Amino acid sequence: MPSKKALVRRPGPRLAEGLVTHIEREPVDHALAVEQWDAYVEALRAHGWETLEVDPADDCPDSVFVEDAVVVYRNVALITRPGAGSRRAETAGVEEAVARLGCSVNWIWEPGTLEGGDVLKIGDTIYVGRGGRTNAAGVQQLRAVFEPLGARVVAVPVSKVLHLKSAVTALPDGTVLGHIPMTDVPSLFPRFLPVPEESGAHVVLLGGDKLLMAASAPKTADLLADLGHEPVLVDIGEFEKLEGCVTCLSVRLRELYA
Ligand SMILES: NC(=O)NCCC[C@H](N)C(=O)O
Repeated sequence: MPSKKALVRRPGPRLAEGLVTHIEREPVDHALAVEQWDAYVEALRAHGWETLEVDPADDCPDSVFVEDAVVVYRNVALITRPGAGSRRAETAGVEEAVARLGCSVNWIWEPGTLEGGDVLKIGDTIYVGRGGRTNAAGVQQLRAVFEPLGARVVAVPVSKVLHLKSAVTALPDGTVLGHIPMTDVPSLFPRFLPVPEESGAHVVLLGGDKLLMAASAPKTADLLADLGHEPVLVDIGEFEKLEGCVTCLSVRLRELYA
């Protein structure tokens, strides 16, 4: 049976020092962030996900954004080499966690850089954002690891947001959701649904019709509910101040057979 395991990583004490690139820095309320993280993890659990905590990386302010440290396709994990130097030390703990789960492990090597937020998987198509954190060598290395396994890797320019998945994610039927002002080339996606809010472009597929979404995207939640989906809203406001989205707070492992 396909797995429903999700890696998460508890926010560290230096969370408020996390990087901001495309937005103004705002103070982060650490206690509230921890409450929001607990509720996010609970929402995953309530929908049948077994959550596994990666060991903390307390010196790394952005370690809670665990998705950026690894890309998993089938049983193969690709440990990233974040484009942000301050995030490189995050990967060791994530590597241990995926190895413990029985994944075979590959790595992005210098001069490559790649962050998991730049990788959107839709079936066997893997879109990879070439932007501020992922370079051409990172794209080539991702292709070299996953194409022999049957994936088709499609590189997409990203200039307006931090990562590809800050601009677009996908519904269970493969339709890509995006906020047009943040999406460089919407026509690269075969089925594209524009959404009215930037954070409305971020959905985590919980299973069935359920979509985990940020509470900051109520109009998009209404639009998707009207199309027969079931949005489950969580407030991740403290993480949004650090350019985080619902997608980046976990790594969902759907294709591990264990
Ligand atoms: N995949 C993601 O959307 N990650 C968010 C990372 C936010 C963090 N403050 C960063 O700039 O790296």
